[in-house]
Amino acid sequence: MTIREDAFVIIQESIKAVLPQAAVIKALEKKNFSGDVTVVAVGKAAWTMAFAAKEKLGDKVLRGIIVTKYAHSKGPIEGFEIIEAGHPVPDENSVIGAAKALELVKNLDENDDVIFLVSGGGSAIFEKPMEGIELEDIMDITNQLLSSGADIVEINTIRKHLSDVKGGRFALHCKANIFSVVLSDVLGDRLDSIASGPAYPDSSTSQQALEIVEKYKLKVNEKVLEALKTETPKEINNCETVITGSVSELCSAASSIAKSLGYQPLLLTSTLDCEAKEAGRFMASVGREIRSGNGLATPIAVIAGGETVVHIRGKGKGGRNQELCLSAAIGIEGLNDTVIFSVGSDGTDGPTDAAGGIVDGETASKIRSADIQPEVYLDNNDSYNALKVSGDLVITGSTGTNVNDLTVLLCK
Ligand SMILES: O=C(O)[C@H](O)CO
Repeated sequence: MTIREDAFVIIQESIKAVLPQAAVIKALEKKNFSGDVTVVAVGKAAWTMAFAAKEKLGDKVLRGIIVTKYAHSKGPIEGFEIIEAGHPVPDENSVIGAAKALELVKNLDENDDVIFLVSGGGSAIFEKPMEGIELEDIMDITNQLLSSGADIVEINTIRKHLSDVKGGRFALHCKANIFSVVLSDVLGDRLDSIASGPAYPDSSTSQQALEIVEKYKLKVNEKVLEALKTETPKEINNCETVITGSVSELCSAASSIAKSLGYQPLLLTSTLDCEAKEAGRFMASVGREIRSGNGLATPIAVIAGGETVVHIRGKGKGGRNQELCLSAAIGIEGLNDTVIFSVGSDGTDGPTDAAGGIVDGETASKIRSADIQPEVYLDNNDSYNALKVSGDLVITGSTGTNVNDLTVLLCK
């Protein structure tokens, strides 16, 4: 197999290893639901998680709702209503989805059980603005945050203070017992940040929210400022939470698959969270060291998992994984038998149809031969269009899971 073929096997098989079905079923097996249950599934992996719950509990599922991203539903599931909504910026459907979920649980009491299936993406997909706040306010501040370089904990601190279903508030609307099964796409598995913790006590404070506004010079109106000053719930008594999967599992899967393909796996980190293009430069520099013969012995797979950030300065199209790859392509230009890929496990990287990219020693020169300077495209945050020219986008479609990103350097 070629080194690129190896890379694609690692991508496919690692993502397969973190599909949430088996983990959801295992989590539900540990619970004994005496009566019927209501299922609310929210996030990019909502459909897959709901499907697993239905498979496990069958007719015990009285009713359910799935609120997921556009094009993330894989078809009807008996008893479930499915709403697809905006991501990474919420839209009208995010509000409709949350309203329907609240309607579903409204009349339940402490004798009832709700299974709440939570995955990343939920912050945008599932929304009920706080009283006095308009959806447009949330859309505007989300856009500002997404291009500011703020990390997900900071972004969600703001989101939680403006929403009536985030930061534990969904649980406050529901009087039933909530069993929450959470697929983590947040480094360190911070439960109050994953999908903005709709059913988890919030550890962020108004003070922090105001500091984030200051730090990133966000433009906010009076009403938003007022809402940010209101504290989120710090105690939730009707919810039990379990985590089913995270980026660590994605990295371990990548390690074992790389090993089975003959590479010595080296797991560098599962908490990569720096600027995407710096991560790309770093991975490229490791590749150059290995190729110089002074570094680690080959074949080797250097693995990093996490979620990088991008300070958007340009007007191009891309995502953090593609930006990492374009930067890496410049760094490994001319090297043989060296490949770097970076993909989002959910199959979407930024507002593009790509999961990420895969680059090698020829990528940068292929881009240059189309009269495009990769450095200029990188500065314009236009990694999508540069990698499209070299044929180095990775397109998987929605994968059914969401546990952050996988970056791997392969040297054969
Ligand atoms: O939805 C979100 O907030 C992010 O994906 C993190 O979970």
